[in-house]
Amino acid sequence: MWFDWLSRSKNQVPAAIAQCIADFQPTEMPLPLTQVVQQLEWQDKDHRLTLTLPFAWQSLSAELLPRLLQLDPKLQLELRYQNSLPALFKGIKQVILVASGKGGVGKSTTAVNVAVAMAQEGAKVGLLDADIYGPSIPLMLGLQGQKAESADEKHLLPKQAAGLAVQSIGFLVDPDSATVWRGPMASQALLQLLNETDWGELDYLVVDMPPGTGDIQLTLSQKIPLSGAVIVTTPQDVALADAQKAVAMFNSVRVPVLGLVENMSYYQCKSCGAQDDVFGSQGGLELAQRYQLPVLGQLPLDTQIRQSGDAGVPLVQQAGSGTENYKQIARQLIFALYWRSLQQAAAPEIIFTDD
Ligand SMILES: Nc1ncnc2c1ncn2[C@@H]1O[C@H](COP(=O)(O)OP(=O)(O)OP(=O)(O)O)[C@@H](O)[C@H]1O
Repeated sequence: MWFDWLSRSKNQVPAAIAQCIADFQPTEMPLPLTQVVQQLEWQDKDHRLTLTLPFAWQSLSAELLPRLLQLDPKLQLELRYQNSLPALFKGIKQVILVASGKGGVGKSTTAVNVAVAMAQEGAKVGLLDADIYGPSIPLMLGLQGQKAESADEKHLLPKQAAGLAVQSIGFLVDPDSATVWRGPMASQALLQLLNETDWGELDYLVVDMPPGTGDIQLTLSQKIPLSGAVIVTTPQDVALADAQKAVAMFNSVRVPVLGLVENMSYYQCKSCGAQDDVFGSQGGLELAQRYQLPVLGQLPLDTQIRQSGDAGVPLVQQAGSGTENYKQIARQLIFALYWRSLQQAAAPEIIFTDD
């Protein structure tokens, strides 16, 4: 392993620095760094260390650089990424659904903030608002009232906001008329929106799904090439029962559930710090345990989260302690998607013959 690791190094990396990287286990990442880094490059002249990674992961610098600076105070760390995964369709490499069994649990809020946090890691990220019965992404990204545009009368241009390429059913139809669409019509409109948007090259497309487990969810899960789904729930029993249905639905159509986000998990009193489990406690954890799913995060019931959504500036773009939760969820998702892509690459190919 050690020899394999050094063979990826261009120019001789000083031994102490190579050892420090080899010993380093980043938080949240299930693999050691030596199994992730594709190439190391060392430039003696300006003490520059360049690591090439298979996915965007700029926040690694905050964890790794302080250790390296102890060995060489002049060291400069550069992180590059080279995502060599093939595109799933068009120029999009990974498609992730954000779903919930029940409405109003904070699915869109989670989708927006996690997508922005992924873009902050340096990835190219798109966000598709497929929540046909209540498209809220335009409001949450300050794009309310904007209409769909096309450069060639054939393809739709995504809007750019918060570092994301954004498309929403809300740019095409009056939100009031969308609510009366029936299942097949709604599914068709969403597939068209996905296919006819000129997304460009994307590492990740995050899809904010409509709530529930009906026709639309089933059709989209079957017709979009998917990398996985994230289920958002609140901890009370009614929401959990619906979240369980969503997990079962994705299992039945063989869409991997990448994890669960428990939203509005607790309320923390600003003056005394006491924690109140407004909607019950541990429900999301128990559901995750039952289905052996990771809990990607537990988010508090927080006025700032609601205010930032209403103001059209996602919380992760603002400074403050609340943003770290979303950043952690984004990193765990990026790692889980990479891990799955490794497993898929290693899985034996099954070839059917006529014999
Ligand atoms: N953790 C939170 N703390 C406080 N408010 C929140 C939190 N998460 C979401 N909200 C607020 O709750 C409301 C519903 O959130 P959101 O629209 O994200 O839910 P949803 O599950 O996507 O709903 P829908 O079923 O309409 O698609 C919004 O006003 C949002 O700002």
